[in-house]
Amino acid sequence: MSVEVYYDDDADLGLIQGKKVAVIGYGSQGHAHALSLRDSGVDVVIGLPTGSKSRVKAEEQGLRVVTPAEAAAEADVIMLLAPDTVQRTLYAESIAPHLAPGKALFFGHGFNIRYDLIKPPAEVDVAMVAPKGPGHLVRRQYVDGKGVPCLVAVEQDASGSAFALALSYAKGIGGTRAGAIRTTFTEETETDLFGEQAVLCGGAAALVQTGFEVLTEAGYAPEIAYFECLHELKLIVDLMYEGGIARMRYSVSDTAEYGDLSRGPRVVDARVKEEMRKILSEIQSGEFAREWIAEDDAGRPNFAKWRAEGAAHPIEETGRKLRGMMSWVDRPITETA
Ligand SMILES: NC(=O)C1=CN([C@@H]2O[C@H](COP(=O)(O)OP(=O)(O)OC[C@H]3O[C@@H](n4cnc5c(N)ncnc54)[C@H](OP(=O)(O)O)[C@@H]3O)[C@@H](O)[C@H]2O)C=CC1
Ligand SMILES: CC[C@](O)(C(C)=O)C(=O)O
Ligand SMILES: [Mg+2]
Ligand SMILES: [Mg+2]
Repeated sequence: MSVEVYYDDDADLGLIQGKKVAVIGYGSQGHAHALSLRDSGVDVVIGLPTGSKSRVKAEEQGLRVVTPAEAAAEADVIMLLAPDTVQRTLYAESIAPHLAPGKALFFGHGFNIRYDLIKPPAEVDVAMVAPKGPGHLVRRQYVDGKGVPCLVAVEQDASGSAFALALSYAKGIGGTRAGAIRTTFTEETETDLFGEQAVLCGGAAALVQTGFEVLTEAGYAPEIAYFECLHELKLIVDLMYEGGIARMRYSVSDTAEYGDLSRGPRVVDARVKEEMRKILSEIQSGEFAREWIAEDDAGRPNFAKWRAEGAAHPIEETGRKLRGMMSWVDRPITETA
């Protein structure tokens, strides 16, 4: 492998067990990190604003909750798991005043460091432990004795042991059970943004919606279109997940495979690839980050409009009805733990 991968035997859990960890934020990632660290024998405190909706949940799950400033003041390791857009203000107001030599500032995604929105002082360690999966899966895997692979990176090594500490943290959330890959803040941030925009979230959602539109506009039943363009996608992705695209092609019929090989490249053609390159260059230049921060500062007008349009797409109503027939997949959108 061209990357360095670290497993449980390479990580010393004792390092993070010897520190007090403040997990700032208790959402998708925050709850998974905090509960798993606690179950790994780490002293954890949660930092949330007094009015935060997440406070009750963290307290119900047996964790001590204080304000972000109080948590930062008492902790040795401060893990920022508040939304990326909130982090720069949160850092300036509540974290920076409590940083001191010997402390470490950790991130679950490199956005704020990569785009210079947070500039920590030179005497603290700055590292990242970024699970490559949603927080609820991170927690579920940990509870099952497994783990989600994660990326580990060091931006600033003031102590000389920042990487070992980050690896120890990764072990505490189950990451080294599956494997922790060493990377940089730049590589993690740029590839994460590209993946979610062009392929995983943006690309996949647009592909599914467009396929559904083509079938229903041609007069086919929305229910049938839903099965063909959304429901079965999971079955196909599961096969890719288990054994790559080759495994999926082995498992589907020859008719499907011939259609895939001959038609797929017409859907995702040279123009789409060129657009993906453009998206990557907007990420690399910082154009996307500037646009997103400005959108957030302006109260997210486009975000709200596009989110509402997506929620009103006919595929959602069809899906709600059909999932009502499938007890095993009917999960509320906002399910958290
Ligand atoms: N979602 C994921 O699975 C992944 C996320 N990441 C990264 O992890 C980080 C966290 O993302 P995610 O878990 O999705 O976030 P969520 O939106 O799920 O949760 C954010 C949490 O932060 C809290 N919060 C909001 N404002 C503040 C504040 N000012 N101070 C302290 N806490 C605050 C929220 O509380 P409230 O309830 O009050 O809103 C909530 O508990 C981001 O850097 C993200 O890029 C990385 C990999 C995957
Ligand atoms: C794919 C989306 C993600 O990057 C993730 C779960 O890894 C995110 O930012 O939520
Ligand atoms: Mg990601
Ligand atoms: Mg992401």
